[in-house]
Amino acid sequence: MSLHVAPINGTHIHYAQTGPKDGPVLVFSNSLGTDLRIWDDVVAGLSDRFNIVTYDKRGHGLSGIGDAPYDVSLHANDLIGLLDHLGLDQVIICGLSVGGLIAQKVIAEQPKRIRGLILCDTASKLGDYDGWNSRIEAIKADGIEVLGDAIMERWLSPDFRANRPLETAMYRDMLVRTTADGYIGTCVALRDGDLRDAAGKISVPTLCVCGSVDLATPLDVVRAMADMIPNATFELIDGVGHLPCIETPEQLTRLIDRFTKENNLV
Ligand SMILES: O=C(O)CC1=CCC(=O)O1
Repeated sequence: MSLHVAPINGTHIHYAQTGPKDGPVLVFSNSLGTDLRIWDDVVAGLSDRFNIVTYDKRGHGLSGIGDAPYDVSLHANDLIGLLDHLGLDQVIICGLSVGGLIAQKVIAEQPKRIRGLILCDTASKLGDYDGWNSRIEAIKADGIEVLGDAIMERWLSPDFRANRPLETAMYRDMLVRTTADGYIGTCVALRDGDLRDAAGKISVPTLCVCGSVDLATPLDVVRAMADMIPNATFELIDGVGHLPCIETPEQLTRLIDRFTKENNLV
């Protein structure tokens, strides 16, 4: 995959596209503090049949920061702008954590454009106001670095951290190299974002996935979201934390494969 960039809503959005251009479109939207590389192993398992788009939301990876802080609408409008830029009309979105919130906002704004949703380790409202404010204040005072170890405990299972220390260090670097403005900007979007009223209106096939040891969006939170969405199924991935695309990409790939086949999306 080579580097691509698009001018979107006053900043630049870095994206990658792979797979057959006439295949069903599958777009991946990232979690807080990560960039598009977290999807690499999932993309490798699906790119023979899907036209796949990954991107860095503003303030993350190689995308511009723009005017921070953000709200969920702006992140969703960036994704809509990227789809417009690429001329993609009918898409499936797989959103992880805040990426799942963004996906829910996109379908609320443009329901006819979305064929299916995969909502991975996410909710319609993530965390609480005071929790996000504490994180924002800690980063303003001391930088993201001070939270690096604590956030790895939220992202990755104890097994992964014990058995794959080098990769854990690498993902920690991905996190702490995120700009403070971009990271805090998205924390504000998470703090203020609430799509619980919209969940009941989602009418496309939806797969909700959660790692069984996810500390950031625990399984009861993800299951509660699934219960609010009329056409949703819920799948638990055993022994995995907040980022199944990193810990067990083959299992997530299998779930996406089965879901898209069973719902005639591929
Ligand atoms: O950093 C975390 O706590 C995990 C997380 C919450 C929202 C998101 O996108 O990632």
